[in-house]
Amino acid sequence: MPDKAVDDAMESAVGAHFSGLRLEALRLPAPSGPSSPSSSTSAGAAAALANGLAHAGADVASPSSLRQPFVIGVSGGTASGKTTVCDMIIQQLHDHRVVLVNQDSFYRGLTAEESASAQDYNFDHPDAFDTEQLLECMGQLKRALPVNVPIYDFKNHRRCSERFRKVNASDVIILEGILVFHDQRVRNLMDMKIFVDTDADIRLARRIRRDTVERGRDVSSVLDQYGRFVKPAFDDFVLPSKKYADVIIPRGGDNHVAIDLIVQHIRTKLGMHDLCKVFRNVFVVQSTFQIRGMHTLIRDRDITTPDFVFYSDRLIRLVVEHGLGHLPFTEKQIITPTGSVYTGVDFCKKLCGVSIVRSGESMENALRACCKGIKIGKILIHRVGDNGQQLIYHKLPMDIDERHVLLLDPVLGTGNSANQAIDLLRRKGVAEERIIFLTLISAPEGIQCVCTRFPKLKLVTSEIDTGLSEEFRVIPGLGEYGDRYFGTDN
Ligand SMILES: Nc1ncnc2c1ncn2[C@@H]1O[C@H](COP(=O)(O)OP(=O)(O)O)[C@@H](O)[C@H]1O
Ligand SMILES: Nc1ccn([C@@H]2O[C@H](COP(=O)(O)O)[C@@H](O)[C@H]2O)c(=O)n1
Ligand SMILES: [Mg+2]
Repeated sequence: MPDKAVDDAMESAVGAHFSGLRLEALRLPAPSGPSSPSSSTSAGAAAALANGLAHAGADVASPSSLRQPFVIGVSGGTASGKTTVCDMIIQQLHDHRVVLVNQDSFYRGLTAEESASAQDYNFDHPDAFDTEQLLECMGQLKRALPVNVPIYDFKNHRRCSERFRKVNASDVIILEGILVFHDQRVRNLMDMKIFVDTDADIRLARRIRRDTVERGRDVSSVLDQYGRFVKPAFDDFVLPSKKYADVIIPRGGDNHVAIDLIVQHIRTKLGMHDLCKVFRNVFVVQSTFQIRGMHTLIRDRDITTPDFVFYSDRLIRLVVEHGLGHLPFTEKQIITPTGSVYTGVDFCKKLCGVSIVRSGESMENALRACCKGIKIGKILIHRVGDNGQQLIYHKLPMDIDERHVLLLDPVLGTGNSANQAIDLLRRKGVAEERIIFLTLISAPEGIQCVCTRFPKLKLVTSEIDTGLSEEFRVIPGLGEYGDRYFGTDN
């Protein structure tokens, strides 16, 4: 493994795994009152982030060392289906790492005087938007900070002064609006530009319907606005910006093929965690909202012990099932009740679990639930004194050298205990490639430590965290796992 690749992956993994969770875990102050996106919330977030990152290591203290999110711009004429297409992309992706920002949110609110003659206001001219604020907001998101995006009311042409939409930093940001390709500074933020190209007659028909149904207009005012402002501005600003597009989607939301292709592309960009690209023996359980939700619960310091145990057990079972999927199999044919032959596989029989005491014992139930009658050994690593010396006690199956071993420890921090345990297994004759190390959360430092030393074992985890604090605690982490699971934390 080239050292440079490891260093790069460690740097980006420690500093830049864009999970909203990291920010949540730093317990951001709640949004406070109407303000621009750079308001107190963001300042608090910045402080919290800097504070949290300082704990995570020198490399991550500077926001500039964070990996940049992938920004997709979506433009097109009014009612071309931009918002619809973005909603479809987000629905299909079904991934919490994607957020949508609408240029509409940055419409300047009209003054009382302007409101009185709103029919004469040109909402399709670039000056109708507060582009500076949009840039500031996007800059914050690119620096992995959450923002409060204004909420715009099309009926009275004003921003809701009381309410904001909180947008968390994410791996993918979709920015949509009629003029998002107009300003070069906004364009420069984008890694991919999509233009939604829908026939003008269809757009006008949709606009009439939408504006009369949703935006409190009558047909005659829509037609008047369209002729005076919307169409001329489309010809002057929107259409000329089409040349910047990387992808043009004819027919908007009706074009399922184009949307599928874009979704595939974003999925590739979201890709794997950087550490999985470097360490081929690391496997992260595919994230879903269920998994994310369970992590949110067990990481919450206020959760009750029964709930902590319940959701931990659910997550552990997923990790165990994933780990079992890495065992070798043999083909097996059976006869079904319909008399048909079904060609399937037979489970690997020679396996055992080994828990690293004490927290690893919390994973035993899930393992037993998945593998009936499985033998489970134990390893206790006891630190003696301050000189780093460690005593190891163990109780392992006699024939462990003939088995595949599922090594259990819910939190991989520095990797020191794991390495001690794996060393012991190796001394007992277990082949490295027969060890599957199962953890709930892992620090990048621990992954590097274990996977560099034992490149042939497999490490399965459900989330990779930001890093280690100065006290070697996983950040954001979930505290003392064993104490929380066994209810001895108070
Ligand atoms: N493919 C489609 N077929 C029918 N109606 C559509 C389609 N795409 C969008 N619409 C409707 O047209 C209107 C404008 O679509 P929207 O996505 O809001 O466009 P934009 O954001 O580009 O202005 C909305 O009322 C929406 O429900
Ligand atoms: N108060 C406002 C603000 C904007 N508009 C129109 O909205 C269009 C942009 O939104 P799309 O979803 O259609 O892209 C733009 O064409 C403005 O004319 C408005 O009517 N009233
Ligand atoms: Mg829209």
